[in-house]
Amino acid sequence: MKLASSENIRFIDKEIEYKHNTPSIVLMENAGRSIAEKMTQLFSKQSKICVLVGSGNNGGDGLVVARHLLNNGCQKVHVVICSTSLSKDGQTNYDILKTYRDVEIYTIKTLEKAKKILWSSEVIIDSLLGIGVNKEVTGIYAEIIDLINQKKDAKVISVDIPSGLKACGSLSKWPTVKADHTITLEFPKENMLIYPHKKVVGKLHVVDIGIPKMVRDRVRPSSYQVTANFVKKLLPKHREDSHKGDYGTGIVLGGNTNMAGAVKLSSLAAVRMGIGVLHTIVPNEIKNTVQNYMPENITWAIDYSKSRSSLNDTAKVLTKSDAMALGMGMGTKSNDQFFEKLILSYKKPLVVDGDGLNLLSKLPKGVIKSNWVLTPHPKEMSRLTGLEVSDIVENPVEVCKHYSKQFNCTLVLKGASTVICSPKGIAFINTSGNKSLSKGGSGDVLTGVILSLICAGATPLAAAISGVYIHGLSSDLLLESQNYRGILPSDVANHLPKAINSITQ
Ligand SMILES: NC(=O)C1=CN([C@@H]2O[C@H](COP(=O)(O)OP(=O)(O)OC[C@H]3O[C@@H](n4cnc5c(N)ncnc54)[C@H](OP(=O)(O)O)[C@@H]3O)[C@@H](O)[C@H]2O)[C@H](O)CC1
Ligand SMILES: [K+]
Repeated sequence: MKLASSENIRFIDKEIEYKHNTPSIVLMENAGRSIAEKMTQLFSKQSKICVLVGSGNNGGDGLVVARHLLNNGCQKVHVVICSTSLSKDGQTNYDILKTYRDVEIYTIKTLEKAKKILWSSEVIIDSLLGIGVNKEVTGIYAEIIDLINQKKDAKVISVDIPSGLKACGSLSKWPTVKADHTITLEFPKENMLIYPHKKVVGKLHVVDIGIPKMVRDRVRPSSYQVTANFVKKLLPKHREDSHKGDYGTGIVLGGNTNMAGAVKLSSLAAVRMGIGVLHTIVPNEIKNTVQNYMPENITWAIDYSKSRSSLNDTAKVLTKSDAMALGMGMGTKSNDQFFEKLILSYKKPLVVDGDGLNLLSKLPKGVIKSNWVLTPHPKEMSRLTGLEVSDIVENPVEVCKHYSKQFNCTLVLKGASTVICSPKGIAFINTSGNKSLSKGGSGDVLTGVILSLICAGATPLAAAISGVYIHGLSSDLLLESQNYRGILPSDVANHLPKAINSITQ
């Protein structure tokens, strides 16, 4: 699903106005009416309602909402105009609304009284600022927003976007409405799906405002929401008359003396996702435990400190493989040379995770190839980029877009809302998954999932998008019958076939 930026919305409005000869007030009317209709499902018509109106078209939408709430049978609506001016369409709607009977309108001159009204309201409709917020929120807006956020016993419903939140980009430090519901127009805005911004959106509703399909189709966003339907289309097809060669030969390479678990989990996930043949390459000390973990995988021993002989011993397997997942539990001691030689010589798609990313962060980024998938969490991303972790978690989408282009590869920035970016910087925001994934080992499972999908024929980008979604979905299905605390990464891996079924059947 497309996610819009402010620029995408401005594009739509211009197309409608100039190419389809539609005055802007028509869209405002459609928006206000659709929002009011949705609102009637969210509160009773007897509720004490207060609509807060700002200077732009978001405020204009609020005025249309107030009118349609009255038309729909709400008993009384209080409207507070929090600005000295209104937009052109906002002013027209103000002139219409003031002729209505059951509406009480307050202005800045009567702000103190208006605040009392707000404080006694059961429903607060926030139409102070929309996608046009372009500077720090201060003064009256900040005061009113603080008041809304202090009031815990009212239902707060934001029109289009919680006032103060930007549609895209970094987290703002200024006051922002914390909504219970956000009713957004036509497309969700990028920040609405992603933590930490997501926290202020509440339940998200998307309403239709009558944008023609041909205009919707012309919108070229720089981010998309990952949905089950989309993933279904990306998944490599499996035929009845197939054999193991159709689903590829993959390699999981990593592990260290006391870290056999990571490669076990990646291997388990790769097999559970249907990989044709799996080879696991690990240090000799853990070869037996890895071999004994699963009968389905073929295990090879190496010594990281002897890069030449290790690479020679496994050369045949490496050449035969279709893709490799590298770095899980590998450690970063005495294996720099091995790592560098391996990645320089390996030409097939590579999924780099864990210590592989830490080793990569010491190398020039020119070694990265466009068929690679990097799967960092914010700390690993910080090592790769030199950015502060806080800069990454406060602005994950922009950071991921920027560095996927710079590294020219698929980048999976893991987090509460994982972002996947193509080498061209197009973002795909994942919404599956839950806090049960906040455990050591979850990333290793994800790596195996992505590897398996590449081996079965998905592009590195398609494998990353669908892998992240299915991994999250598997944990969501487990959560239906269990508490998140006890859901293990291995449970998530073992549940992958059910997740695939729920998408494909
Ligand atoms: N296609 C659609 O989706 C439609 C959306 N609609 C609604 O319109 C708004 C966007 O309207 P816009 O007027 O562009 O923007 P805002 O309502 O957000 O307000 C911008 C005005 O507010 C001023 N501003 C910006 N930031 C601040 C701030 N921090 N403090 C105070 N004032 C601020 C800004 O003024 P400047 O002159 O200072 O730049 C603007 O006047 C969208 O969100 C929808 O709700 C349409 O109704 C239908 C089509
Ligand atoms: K708003």
